[in-house]
Amino acid sequence: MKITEVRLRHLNMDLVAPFTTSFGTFVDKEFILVEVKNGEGLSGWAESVAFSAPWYNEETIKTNWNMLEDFLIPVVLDKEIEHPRDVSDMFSHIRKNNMAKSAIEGAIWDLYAKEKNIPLSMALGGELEKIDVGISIGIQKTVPELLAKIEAGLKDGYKRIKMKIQPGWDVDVIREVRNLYPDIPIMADANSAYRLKDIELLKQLDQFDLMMIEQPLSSDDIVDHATLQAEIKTPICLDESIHSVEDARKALELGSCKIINIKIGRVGGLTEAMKIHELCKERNVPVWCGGMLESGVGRAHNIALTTLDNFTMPGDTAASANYWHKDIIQPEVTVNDGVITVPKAAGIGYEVDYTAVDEFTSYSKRYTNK
Ligand SMILES: O=C(O)CCC(=O)c1ccccc1C(=O)O
Ligand SMILES: [Mg+2]
Repeated sequence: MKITEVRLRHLNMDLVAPFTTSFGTFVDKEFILVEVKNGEGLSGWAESVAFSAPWYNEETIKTNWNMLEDFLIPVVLDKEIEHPRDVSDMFSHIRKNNMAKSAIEGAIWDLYAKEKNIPLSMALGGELEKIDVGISIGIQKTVPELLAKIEAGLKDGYKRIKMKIQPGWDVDVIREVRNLYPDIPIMADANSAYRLKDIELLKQLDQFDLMMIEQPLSSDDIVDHATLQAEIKTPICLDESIHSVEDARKALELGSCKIINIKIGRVGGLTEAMKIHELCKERNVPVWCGGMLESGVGRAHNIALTTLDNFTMPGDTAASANYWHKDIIQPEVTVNDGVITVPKAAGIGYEVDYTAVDEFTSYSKRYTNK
């Protein structure tokens, strides 16, 4: 296959409600949408999950645009690409910048699947036709507001409730949730808000029968997480700390976690995400697909990846309407009783709505060699 043109667009979409994590609050979402064209009328799509500021990792919209424009697009434009799984190797001389790499790699996977006229899930070797999803609920101003969100999530049928925690919004809050809902599957995500010195507090979480605690310690740590995991019963799930299959191997060998949250952008693309899935499968370690408040395009990639068989735990890919007044795909992603039916159309399986894309685009640029 050959990419004859790349188009980058900068979009900004308002969230239906603010989303607060231990590192900050989102009221809207700025992101880069990548379109790759093959010169024969087909387009492949993906989005960069980098945020506007380096809160979650070191990447930003601007660093991603720069990496794409100056380094990544020139590597793939007008080159003969035998298979999208080769793209991550083509980028291997460029260090890190995983979200930027993933954005263009994902668009090439979509284009490949469209050229073959098969769903992206099938191109990845995924077989599940329905996937289970949960919902991630941000830090709220008051406990009653949190309880109302949980109630709504349960009513919508989500398969598990994830609540964000941070110092001052943890043990006492989870206790209230547990008292009201003794049996529901719940988990907590700290986004690196604690340190090993907080171990006594973290040990108290064991009493709540959480499915897991996600990324309690530093975003670059796998050593202290191993110490913590040896001291608590609740499984640790790593998110921020895992950037590659090598990181995953090391974390599992150290005992730093028992579950891995796979985010395509964080690990540099679908090919690396599949390698982590495979490693975890060999070692009987469950994985699930994380989310980055994606538009429908990123959501579609997450759905396709989740059809691989070791995604045995519900992911964070909630319905479009959980995030957006209007999404940029048709149809939007819908969830029934906590289940998404995987689309069967070619590529990402949803049509990109150009009118909606235009509405949210603030600037764009075309790249060709002509
Ligand atoms: O619903 C989603 O897309 C995931 C929400 C979420 O938990 C999250 C949102 C923004 C940044 C980081 C995270 C995370 O998983 O840590
Ligand atoms: Mg997380």
